[in-house]
Amino acid sequence: MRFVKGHGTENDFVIVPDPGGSLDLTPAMVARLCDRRAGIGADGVLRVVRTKAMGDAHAAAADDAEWFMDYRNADGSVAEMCGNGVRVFARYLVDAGLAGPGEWNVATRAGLRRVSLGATGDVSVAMGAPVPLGAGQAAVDGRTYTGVRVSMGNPHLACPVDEPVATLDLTRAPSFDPEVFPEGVNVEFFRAVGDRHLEMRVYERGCGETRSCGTGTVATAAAAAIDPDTGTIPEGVWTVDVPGGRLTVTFDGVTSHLSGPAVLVAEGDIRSDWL
Ligand SMILES: N[C@@H](CCC[C@H](N)C(=O)O)C(=O)O
Repeated sequence: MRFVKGHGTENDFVIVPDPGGSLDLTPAMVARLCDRRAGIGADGVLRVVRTKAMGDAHAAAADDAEWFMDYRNADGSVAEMCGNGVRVFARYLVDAGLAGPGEWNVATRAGLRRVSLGATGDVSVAMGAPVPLGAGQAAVDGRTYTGVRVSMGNPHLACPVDEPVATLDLTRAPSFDPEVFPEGVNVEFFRAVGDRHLEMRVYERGCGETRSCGTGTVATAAAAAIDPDTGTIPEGVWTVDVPGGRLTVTFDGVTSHLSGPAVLVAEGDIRSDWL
């Protein structure tokens, strides 16, 4: 089985081409691929499938998107969306000659996402309008943080902090009320470092701390930007620094755009007798 390894601001993925949808990718296989010592190592797996091969559940999307991003977290769990993943997915399709540079849709479990990219360089994606859902809380290291719950198709809690984010101990999972977050939650911690400029760290559902999270970056910028009087997100461009680099989020009053690097670093064969 072929694979490609890639990352977006060091949020890294094993890309598995499966155009015909014949691969039965089990949670155990995903966890083995993502194992950083015994496997290839990654925050998640991107299975590259033709949308029409995804079956009835995604048949409607096949008219609008040739390719479906089947995203899995490192622990084998399925997630609805991955913002860095969809950018790396698009870079892979262009690199492999399966799509041309330009603008086109990728189908995901959270719906269509429109990517925009050249033959090389950064990749942008229209992420949809963030959906603020009110306040929520998570606890880390005995301290409770209050933030904004935001849906980006997947669940987030974006918490403002006063201290530099580098000082937080994210070696253990934040705790949260499962009645508030029945599907689990990705928890972001952010601090303003300039005008529309944030630093952020994230503890991802199904992965642990990662060096970047695209959906989390947009959720964080939305939490910082939201007008408390109207609950709306004003137009504007935000810079978000994560441990793995820098991402740009643009709110245009209709949708949000996430832009940044998407890099392919290696490719090879996975031994079937191992997997
Ligand atoms: N790193 C991703 C998000 C991946 C999914 C997340 N862990 C979840 O379970 O919702 C991104 O770049 O958005």
